[in-house]
Amino acid sequence: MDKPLTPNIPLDLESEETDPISVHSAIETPLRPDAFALSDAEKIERITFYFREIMHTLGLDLTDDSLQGTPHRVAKMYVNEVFRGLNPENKPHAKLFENRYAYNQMLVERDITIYSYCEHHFVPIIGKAHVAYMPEKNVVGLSKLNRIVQYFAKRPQVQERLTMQIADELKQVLHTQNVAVYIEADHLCVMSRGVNDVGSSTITTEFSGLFQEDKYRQEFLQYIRK
Ligand SMILES: Nc1nc2c(ncn2[C@@H]2O[C@H](COP(=O)(O)OP(=O)(O)OP(=O)(O)O)[C@@H](O)[C@H]2O)c(=O)[nH]1
Ligand SMILES: [Zn+2]
Repeated sequence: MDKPLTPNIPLDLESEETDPISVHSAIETPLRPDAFALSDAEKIERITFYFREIMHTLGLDLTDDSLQGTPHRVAKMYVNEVFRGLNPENKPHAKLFENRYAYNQMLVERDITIYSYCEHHFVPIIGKAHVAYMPEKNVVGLSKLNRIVQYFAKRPQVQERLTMQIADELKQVLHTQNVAVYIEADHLCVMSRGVNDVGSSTITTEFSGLFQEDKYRQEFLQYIRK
C-alpha cells in the first residue's frame, strides 16, 4: 500500500480529549469546544484527505475516473449539506408575527420530511415529523417550522435527541411551552444491515405544556393520523 500522506491541517489531539458531558446539557449534540476552529473550507480539505484514506484502505483504485472525485464529494456533502445543522450559524431565523387575531387553537404542521443520519453508523434516517403549537402572543411563519425540523435533522443524530432538540427550539422561538413533536422514521442501520429488518419503524414524541393533557394530545394525534 502507498505510504499515507498527512493532511495540511494537523489534528489537535489535546482537544480530542475534552469530555463533552462536562460542557453540554443532555439534549445538546456533543460538540467539542473548538468545533468551529476550522473554517468550512478547511474541514472539507481535511475530510477529503481522510475519506481518501478510507477508500484507499478498502483497496479502491482512486485513479478510476468515477472514484477520483468521491473523497471531495463526500467532504462537501458532509460539511455543506447533510451535517450543516451542526453549525449554529446555519440555524434558521424564525420571524415572529404578533398574534393579532388571537388564534388560540392548535396549529399542526404535519408530514415534514426528515433526512437525518444515524450517529452510530452514519447512514440515513428517513421519516416524517409532525409538530404543533398553541400560540400565545406570537405566531410564526409556517415554513419556519419545517426549517427548524430540517436544521436539527442535518446532524448525526439519535431520534430521541432530534425530537427533544426540535421541541426545545420551538418552545424558545415561540415563547410558549405548548408544543408537540412526533417523529416516525426508518433507520437504514436497522433496515439495510445488522438486524436487516425492513418492516419496523421508530416513533418518538415530546408533549409539553397543554399537550400533556389528554384532550389536546388526542386532538393532535387525530390530526396526524392517516
Ligand atoms: N436509541 C437509539 N438507538 C439507535 C438509533 N439509531 C440507531 N440506533 C441503535 O444504535 C445501536 C448501536 O448499537 P451497537 O451494538 O453498538 O451497534 P451494532 O453492533 O452495529 O448493532 P446492530 O445494529 O444491532 O448490528 C443499534 O442498536 C442501533 O439500532 C436511534 O435513533 N436511537
Ligand atoms: Zn445506526
